[in-house]
Amino acid sequence: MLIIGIAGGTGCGKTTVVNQIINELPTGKVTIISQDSYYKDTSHLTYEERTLINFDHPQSIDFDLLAEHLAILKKGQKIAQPIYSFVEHNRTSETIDTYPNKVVIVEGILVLTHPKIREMLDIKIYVHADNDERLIRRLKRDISERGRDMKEVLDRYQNTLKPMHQQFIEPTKEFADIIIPNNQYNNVAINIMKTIINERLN
Ligand SMILES: Nc1ncnc2c1ncn2[C@@H]1O[C@H](COP(=O)(O)OP(=O)(O)O)[C@@H](O)[C@H]1O
Ligand SMILES: Nc1ccn([C@@H]2O[C@H](COP(=O)(O)O)[C@@H](O)[C@H]2O)c(=O)n1
Repeated sequence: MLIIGIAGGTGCGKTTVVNQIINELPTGKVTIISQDSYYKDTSHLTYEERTLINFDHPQSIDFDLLAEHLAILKKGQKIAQPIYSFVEHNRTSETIDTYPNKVVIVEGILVLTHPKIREMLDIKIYVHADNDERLIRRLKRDISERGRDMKEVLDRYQNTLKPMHQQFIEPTKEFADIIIPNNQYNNVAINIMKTIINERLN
């Protein structure tokens, strides 16, 4: 099993890169794990309390469960991947059965911050886009897809996104085997990734 980790700041294009990599493959050929699925269960908090969580700090992620799930997939068994709601700021009560494959991709802002997860990754990728570009993308995406308004995104950017990016995310670039520049769509990098993955699948 080849486990590829894809990190990078919010809005850099991780999800888009993953979709570009797998879009020509038959469905289910590559296992996709999103770090967002592993936000800690915060059902004991009210909605108001959940809005105050720092979602860009490594402590917001249940890395133990993520590591356990990767280990189970490595053993060839399926996992029940949690499903996260950005609108509720919480895990839903649903999970999705996720099956092992020859290639597994784990993507998320913080996946390279955790030593145990890094150890489990065969290829570590960091997707880079400039801060202003990421903020513009995040604003547009969170308003259209995640039920946010401009004030929410900008307040969160100033209070947590920017400082957490500088403290925890950007420094993980040094752990990356490959850095993908993604201010523009980077078809060359996508094709290189596709070649690596196809070699494993064939
Ligand atoms: N290279 C790119 N150029 C322009 N827009 C992009 C690019 N990559 C992604 N986007 C857009 O930016 C937004 C955030 O991308 P996404 O893949 O969700 O980022 P991430 O998963 O890193 O937070 C999406 O609306 C996506 O369509
Ligand atoms: N309830 C939540 C949980 C997380 N976020 C933000 O999501 C970002 C990570 O996801 P990307 O797809 O952008 O990589 C992270 O920056 C969190 O601030 C949120 O807004 N609400």
